Amino acid sequence: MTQVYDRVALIGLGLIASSMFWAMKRAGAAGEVTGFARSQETRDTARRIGLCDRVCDSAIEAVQDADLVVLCVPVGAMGAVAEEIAPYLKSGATVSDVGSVKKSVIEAVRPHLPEKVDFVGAHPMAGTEHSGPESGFATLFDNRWCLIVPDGAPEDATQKLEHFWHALGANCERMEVEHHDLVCAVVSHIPHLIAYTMVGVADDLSRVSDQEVIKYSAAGFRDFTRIAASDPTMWRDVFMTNKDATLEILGRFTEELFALQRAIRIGDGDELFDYFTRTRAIRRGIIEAGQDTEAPDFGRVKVHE
Ligand SMILES: NC(=O)c1ccc[n+]([C@@H]2O[C@H](COP(=O)([O-])OP(=O)(O)OC[C@H]3O[C@@H](n4cnc5c(N)ncnc54)[C@H](O)[C@@H]3O)[C@@H](O)[C@H]2O)c1
Ligand SMILES: O=C(O)C(=O)C[C@]1(C(=O)O)C=C[C@@H](O)C=C1
Repeated sequence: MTQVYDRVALIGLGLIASSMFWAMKRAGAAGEVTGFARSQETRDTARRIGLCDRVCDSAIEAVQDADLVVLCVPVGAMGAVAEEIAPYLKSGATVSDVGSVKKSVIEAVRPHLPEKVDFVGAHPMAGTEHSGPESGFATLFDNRWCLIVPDGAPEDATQKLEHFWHALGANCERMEVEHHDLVCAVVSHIPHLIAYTMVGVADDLSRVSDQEVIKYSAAGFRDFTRIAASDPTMWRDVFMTNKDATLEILGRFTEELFALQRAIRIGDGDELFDYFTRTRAIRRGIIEAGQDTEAPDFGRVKVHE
């Protein structure tokens, strides 16, 4: 048992918060865990399934005396939650988050926090297409990366948060804010947009019926539909708040797509073969690095000229 914080407060009780709670219980990482969710229905569900030691009826009540407060709401809601809880935070507390985007969260949260409260951003690179309090499980973060974005936060608060995520099963890697948002645009945000688009195309195509799509979809398309079933609020907020990086990567993606489209049109099989050979090497590299269920090595991800 590794108790890292005496009291932890989780704000927003969905997939990530519930997984954190079960992982905290497994590791004994926190003394008491309080929780708050906006809707009465979610709070009732949390109470029924024993999610959190104490489910509170307000965020203000949940954060009182907490040593660590983790914002587990969609990225577009982080600023308003921070503003609401700020006056009630314990002096010396750490506020963190699990948002998929960092620059906008830091800009939205930090201005509200009192001087004696540190903000250390975190982003577990683990999830599923499910959401809500009943979707979490203790092993979600095992051997997955948790990206830590201190952005000037004190070293002791940062190390303590890393220790906490280690106890929850994750491996930590520190990252600069803007690099984080670019890397996530490459490995997570644009892949989701592509999946949403492909499933939308299949849905729109009147010459192929929905029944046929469901009946004949094999592994590739099934993976797209899994990803495209992810929470619409969460993903709307990701694209609304990581505009620059996602537009940059989307621009690169459409350039490459047009090049492949041209190769198909002019019958340039060599171009396609070479391209597919290069991309296969990336997949093999991930497997050789023992990371077939994890994200690629973030240090190596960069946008080529
Ligand atoms: N789902 C993933 O794969 C994944 C992975 C890593 C990080 N994240 C990030 O984690 C955060 C939470 O995602 P999730 O998958 O747990 O979502 P979720 O939809 O399962 O849960 C979000 C919870 O926040 C609550 N909520 C929404 N607005 C709120 C508000 N203003 N005040 C209080 N509660 C509010 C919702 O009712 C819900 O209970 C998001 O910022 C997301 O970007 C998600
Ligand atoms: O595994 C999945 O279903 C996920 O979408 C998880 C995933 C990802 O893209 O890898 C989604 C969003 C996050 O911010 C981090 C992880």
